[in-house]
Amino acid sequence: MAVYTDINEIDLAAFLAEYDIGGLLSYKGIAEGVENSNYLLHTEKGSFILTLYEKRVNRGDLPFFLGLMQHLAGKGIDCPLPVHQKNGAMIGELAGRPAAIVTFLEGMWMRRPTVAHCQAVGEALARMHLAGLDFPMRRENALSVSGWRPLWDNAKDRADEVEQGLAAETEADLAFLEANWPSDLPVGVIHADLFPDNVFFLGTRLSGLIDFYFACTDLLAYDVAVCLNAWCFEKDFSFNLTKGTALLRGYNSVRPLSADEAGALPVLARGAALRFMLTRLYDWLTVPDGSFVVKKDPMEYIRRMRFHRQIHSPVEYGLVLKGVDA
Ligand SMILES: Nc1ncnc2c1ncn2[C@@H]1O[C@H](COP(=O)(O)OP(=O)(O)O)[C@@H](O)[C@H]1O
Ligand SMILES: N[C@@H](CCOP(=O)(O)O)C(=O)O
Repeated sequence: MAVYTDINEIDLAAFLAEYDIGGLLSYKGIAEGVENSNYLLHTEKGSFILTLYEKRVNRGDLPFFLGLMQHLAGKGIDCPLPVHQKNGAMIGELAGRPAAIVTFLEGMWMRRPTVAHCQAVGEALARMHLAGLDFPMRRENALSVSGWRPLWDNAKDRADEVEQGLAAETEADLAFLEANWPSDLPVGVIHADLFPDNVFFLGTRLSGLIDFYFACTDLLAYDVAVCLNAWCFEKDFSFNLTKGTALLRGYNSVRPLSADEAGALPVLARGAALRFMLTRLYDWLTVPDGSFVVKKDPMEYIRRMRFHRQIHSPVEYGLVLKGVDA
C-alpha cells in the first residue's frame, strides 16, 4: 500500500485553494505504488492525482521530474501533466511533505502483458526518448553502474540469507559490469522504471506512461534493457522471445537502435537486472516486516541475471537488425 502520509479534508481544501481546479468533491488514497503517497481527487473541474513525496524522493529532483512530464506532455506523449498553482508553482506543501497535482490518466496496467502490449510499450518508449532529446534539464542516474557498489556494500554481508552463494555470484557480476559497462552510446532522458505497473492501457491501446520518479539522463538503450527485463519474462523466469521481438520491433519502428546500442544490449540487460535485484535486496534485508514499504522479491531478478549471463548477441532477445552480427 502506498499511503504513507495521511491527509484530512480541511488541510486538503486549503491546499487546493492555491489551484484553479475547483472545489474538492471527494478524495481517496490509492493503494498501489511503492515510493510516494498518492490520492485520487475529484474536484468541480475533474479528476486529478495528488502525490505527497516521501523520504526516498529528493526534493531537489522534483523540478526535473515535473518539468519532464510537462515537456513530454507538451510534445504529445501520453503522460500526466503537472497542474500549476495560481502563483505558477508546480510544487507545494501538504502535511509536511512536498506535494504536486497532476492530471488523471484513464486506463489500467496489465498484470499479464501480451505480445501486442510489448510492441506498444517499445514504440512508446522510443517516442518518449525522441520527445526528451531537447529537454534542457539533466539528472544523473544515481542507480547506474557507479551507484551499484554502495548499495551492494550495504547488503552483501547478508546476501547469502536470501540464497546460499548469492554474495559470490553478485560480486562477480558486479565486477564484470563495472569493467564492461558501455560509455559511448547515445544519451538522453530515460524513464528508468518502465515496468508494467507504470504503463496504462485502454484495451490494447497504450493510454499513458506514469511514475517518472526514477527518470534521469542516461544511455537510451539502457531503458530498452530495463523494459526487456520487466516485460518479456514469464512467471517461470523464461524469456519470451516473441515478446522480446515485439518490444524491440516496436522500439526500432520509431527510433532504430544503432549497431553499437544493439551490440550492448546483453550487458545492459544484465546490468538492469542487477540494478533491480540490488534495490530489492536492500529493501528485503533492511526494511522491517510490517513496514509500509512494499518489499519486492529479489529472486525474480537474480533469475534474470542468470539468464543474461548466457546471452552473447542481441538476436537472442529477438532483435532483427541489418548489419548486426548474431
Ligand atoms: N496520472 C495518473 N493517472 C491515474 N492514476 C495514477 C496516476 N498517477 C498515479 N496513479 C495511480 O497511482 C498508483 C501509484 O502511482 P506511482 O506513480 O506508480 O507511485 P509510486 O511512485 O509510489 O510507485 C498507480 O498504480 C496508479 O493507480
Ligand atoms: N519497479 C521496481 C520498483 C519501483 O516500483 P514503482 O511502483 O515505483 O514502479 C521493481 O520492480 O523493483
